[in-house]
Amino acid sequence: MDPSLEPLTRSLREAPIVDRNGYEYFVHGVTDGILSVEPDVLRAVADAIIDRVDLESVDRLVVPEAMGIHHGTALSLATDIPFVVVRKRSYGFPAEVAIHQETSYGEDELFVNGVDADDRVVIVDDVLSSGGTVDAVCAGLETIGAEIVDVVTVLRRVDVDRAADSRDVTSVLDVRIDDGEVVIVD
Ligand SMILES: O=P(O)(O)OC[C@H]1O[C@H](OP(=O)(O)OP(=O)(O)O)[C@H](O)[C@@H]1O
Ligand SMILES: Nc1ncnc2[nH]cnc12
Repeated sequence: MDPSLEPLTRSLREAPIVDRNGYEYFVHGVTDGILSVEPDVLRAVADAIIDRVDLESVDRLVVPEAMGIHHGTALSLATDIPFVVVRKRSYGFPAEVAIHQETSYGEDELFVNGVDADDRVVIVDDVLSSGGTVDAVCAGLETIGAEIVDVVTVLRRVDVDRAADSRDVTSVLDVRIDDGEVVIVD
């Protein structure tokens, strides 16, 4: 394990777990913006993404609102690659693409703006759970005609079922919840 990820792994093991409609949901700065977002963790996450993903000739990072935003920001500052946020509100622009997001515990409408056909993009989000969010964003980007170079999430849950055709991702850490605690999977 990369020693710079130690503050992330330590704090994940201490993360409180809450119940969201029967779904075990951990609460951590990287995934929720609370209880605190630590600068050393944000930097280590951005560095780990740079190690794992080929960002050469990527035009744009695409980050779903809300919890992709701080990781997209840190990565953008470290790489000078601009980013766009997939918003939960419509702006009514002619080229806007609406997508329907279903997560493990809820659903929403998302709206893609600011991505052009043939843009080479990397999607950045905090966590992969059911894969519903990533799959919806990929579908929206395919409608636009963008090239999805990679999809990266800080955490990938290995204890949640995903559809057989769900897009796999590059992750910084794989995790599961066991006996009320987050466990890091090597
Ligand atoms: O793999 P999935 O089951 O789709 O779950 C992952 C998504 O769930 C969370 O977003 P959510 O829309 O709940 O809210 P937030 O980012 O606004 O907190 C998270 O930020 C991911 O985008
Ligand atoms: N904060 C979180 N904890 C656990 N599972 C999640 N899925 C999406 N967000 C999550």
